Amino acid sequence: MNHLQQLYGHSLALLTDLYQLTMAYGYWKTGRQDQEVVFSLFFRKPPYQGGYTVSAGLNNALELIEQLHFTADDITYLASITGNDGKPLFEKDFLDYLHQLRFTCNIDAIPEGTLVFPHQPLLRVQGSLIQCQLLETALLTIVNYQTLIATKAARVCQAAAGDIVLEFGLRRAQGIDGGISASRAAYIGGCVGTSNVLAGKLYNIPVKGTHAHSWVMVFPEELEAFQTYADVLPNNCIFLVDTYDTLQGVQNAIQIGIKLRQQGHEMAGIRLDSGDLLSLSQHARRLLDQAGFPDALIVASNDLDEYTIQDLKNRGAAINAWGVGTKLVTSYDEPALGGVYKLTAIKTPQGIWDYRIKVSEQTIKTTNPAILQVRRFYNDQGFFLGDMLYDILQPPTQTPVLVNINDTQKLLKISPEVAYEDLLVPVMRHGKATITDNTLEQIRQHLQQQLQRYPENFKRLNNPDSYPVSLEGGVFLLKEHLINQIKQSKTRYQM
Ligand SMILES: Nc1ncnc2c1ncn2[C@@H]1O[C@H](COP(=O)(O)OP(=O)(O)OP(=O)(O)O)[C@@H](O)[C@H]1O
Ligand SMILES: O=P(O)(O)OC[C@H]1O[C@H](OP(=O)(O)OP(=O)(O)O)[C@H](O)[C@@H]1O
Ligand SMILES: O=C(O)c1cccnc1
Repeated sequence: MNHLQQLYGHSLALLTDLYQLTMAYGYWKTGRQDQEVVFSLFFRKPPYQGGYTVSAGLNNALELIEQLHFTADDITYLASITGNDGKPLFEKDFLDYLHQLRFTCNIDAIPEGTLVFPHQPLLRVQGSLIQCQLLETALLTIVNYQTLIATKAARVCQAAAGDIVLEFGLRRAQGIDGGISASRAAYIGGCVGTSNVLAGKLYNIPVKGTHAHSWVMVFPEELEAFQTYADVLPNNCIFLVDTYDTLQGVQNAIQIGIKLRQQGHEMAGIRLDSGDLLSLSQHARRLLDQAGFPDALIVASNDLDEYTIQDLKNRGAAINAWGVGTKLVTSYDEPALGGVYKLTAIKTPQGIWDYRIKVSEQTIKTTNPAILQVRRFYNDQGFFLGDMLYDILQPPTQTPVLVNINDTQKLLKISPEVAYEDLLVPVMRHGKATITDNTLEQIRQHLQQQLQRYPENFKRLNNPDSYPVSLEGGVFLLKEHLINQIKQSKTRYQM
């Protein structure tokens, strides 16, 4: 059972938009439900104007699909929905059909923890029209949010440059699942632990923490608060020192640290949660070092994000661990990833794939047709060179011509000796997940390996260079052809 089902004890088949069900009814009613189709899930713009995006959420999505079915209770609810004439929207035979429905799609996808870029299919779902359509909303809600938060976490960890980053966001998250999914995604992105105990249990994420201001405020004196905490939890002492006077707080922590040491324990550190974190951390470090606590951690928190952390580190802050909450789990500066799910191919009754595009006045919104795979090219040192989208039914030649997606004047010819890898792999067959090597630990490691192979000029947090993503020449021509066909039929209609 996935974590949402565990939390709500409820089928998730209705975790969708009504229009998916009305379209599904339409497909069924007109005999189209079993037509074979391909949908692609992709986004058009990287979050934070950043140079990379980290894919996340796939395994939760697969768990959801494996369990997906409409329970008797769901069907009773659907039977109660009425149209604008007050009559039921769905007929009984359709609801019986939904009750029997089991999901048998095939999915190829880019594994979690991979660096991904605009226009690339993160998931390619192939199966009957009705099933593929019914999956849209749930897939987007899971993948969009976790991809956004994993990306934010990777940026925060990049700024922290090897320091410990802890995710403290649950209390400020957008609701219960916002908090739990964020902890999972933040762990994928590189955080070493979370304060969220339920996420720790569900996903086996290390749980970590200090104490709150309330602990200090309960006692008449800060020293007594620290002493009592040390008596109760001598192996978990990170003292929050800023309730009254931060530097006095550090002195109090040191006093208790000395006593703890006499009893055979070691104070783990202190936490700063307000004031000028630069000067306070430097001052605190001097006091701790002089008192014989060079290994005591200085943890900082207080509305941190990648920019504040980078700034503090550049200016020499003596902070070794960063507690990051609100701005991470709410993705404060960019609250949503605009991932979409579009039909790219439909099989004719003759068994031939008919490729489809959605055109738009905004060129960037015109979709890419075909059954797409992403090929990533590497240079001799194993660094990413660029990515190419190609049609799996028209595989590229040995020397493919690439057309840059953002600038179609930019052509590139790839020679046969360039190393490459195809990113989408089979992750579900006939409704059963087939992906292996996908524990959260493996996903985290995969991301770190990806980041090591991703050149610095694309990776920097501010104004990164744009990583080249291209269409294989054949897909580019197909797209032009389909756009022209649509333009011509529009002109005919206007005449
Ligand atoms: N030296 C520094 N350089 C850059 N940013 C800092 C520095 N010191 C603190 N900050 C950040 O500046 C912001 C300070 O916020 P704010 O003024 O609300 O906090 P405060 O007054 O210190 O504490 P409180 O949260 O109790 O109000 C926080 O986001 C903090 O992380
Ligand atoms: O600032 P964030 O990045 O969101 O990190 C989480 C915040 O939550 C806590 O504050 P809160 O005032 O809620 O409780 P406290 O008494 O423990 O400080 C903690 O002290 C951090 O400041
Ligand atoms: O353990 C902590 O220090 C903590 C936990 C949640 C939020 N802020 C801080």
